[in-house]
Amino acid sequence: MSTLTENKININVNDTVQTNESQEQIESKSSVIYNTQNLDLWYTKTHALKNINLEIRENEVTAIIGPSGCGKSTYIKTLNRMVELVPGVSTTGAISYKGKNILDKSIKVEDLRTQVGMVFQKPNPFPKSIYENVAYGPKVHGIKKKAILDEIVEKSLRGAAIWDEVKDRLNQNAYGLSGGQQQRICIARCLAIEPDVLLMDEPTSALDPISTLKIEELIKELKKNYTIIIVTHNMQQAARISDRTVFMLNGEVVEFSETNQLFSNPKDQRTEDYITGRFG
Ligand SMILES: Nc1ncnc2c1ncn2[C@@H]1O[C@H](COP(=O)(O)OP(=O)(O)OP(=O)(O)O)[C@@H](O)[C@H]1O
Repeated sequence: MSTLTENKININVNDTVQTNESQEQIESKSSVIYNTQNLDLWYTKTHALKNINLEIRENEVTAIIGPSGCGKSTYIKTLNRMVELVPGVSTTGAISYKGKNILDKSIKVEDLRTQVGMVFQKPNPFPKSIYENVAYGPKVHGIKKKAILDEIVEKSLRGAAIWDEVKDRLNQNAYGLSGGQQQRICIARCLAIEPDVLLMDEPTSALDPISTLKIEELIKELKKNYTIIIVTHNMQQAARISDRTVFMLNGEVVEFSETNQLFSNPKDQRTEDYITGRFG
């Protein structure tokens, strides 16, 4: 196995999450929130996910990396059942979330999505004011009192590290903000419904480096209170912000390890080839 210093893509393992705790200490502290077992998914005839088995832990950042078309977005969209919106999708296997199989049709998708928020590649605020964007979810859930909504809006905007930038213009249209600010408004919109999990599908790929850095800092802060699963094409980003990394290829999980381990000492030759830029 070659060393990473020779490689085209130079991942600085010093960028990975540093901790003084041993792996066993970390594992004993955080419990499994999602347990995916023998998951297969087809888009009509395209076999997009193949026998996925993954345990995702609470209050960690889990990054999903892999080349285009390997199934990253499909997998993350199974975790809030958004993938079902595509006609012709079928699945086998199970995804247990807090002990319940969410693929079971008796699970109400609306309930699941109040616990599992999602942020997309392209910031997608509503064409409404900053305030209304964040208050929207709580209003749908029946909160009407202005004082309570005000409190939720402030708390969510603070949580998304954008309060100071927008507090004096809450009634302005969110479209008037920069892309990076819009993405943080979308994160605030998720936080307003008090989820446990944030799914992020390439949340910084449309952003400039400074906005990307702000979102990465935010993710590190948010993991104190949320479980975060992030799809990223940017391996340096996975190395910087995640605790564990999943490497996918052709619909399969090739390797799932602690991030430091995956980037410094990959177990599978295909992982090494990918992280060293030999393909993808
Ligand atoms: N709506 C869809 N209908 C049919 N096939 C789809 C659909 N979405 C994805 N696929 C197929 O499923 C496979 C996995 O796609 P997916 O978008 O999950 O990959 P990805 O790793 O997220 O790719 P990228 O990095 O390019 O976003 C691909 O073969 C893709 O063509």
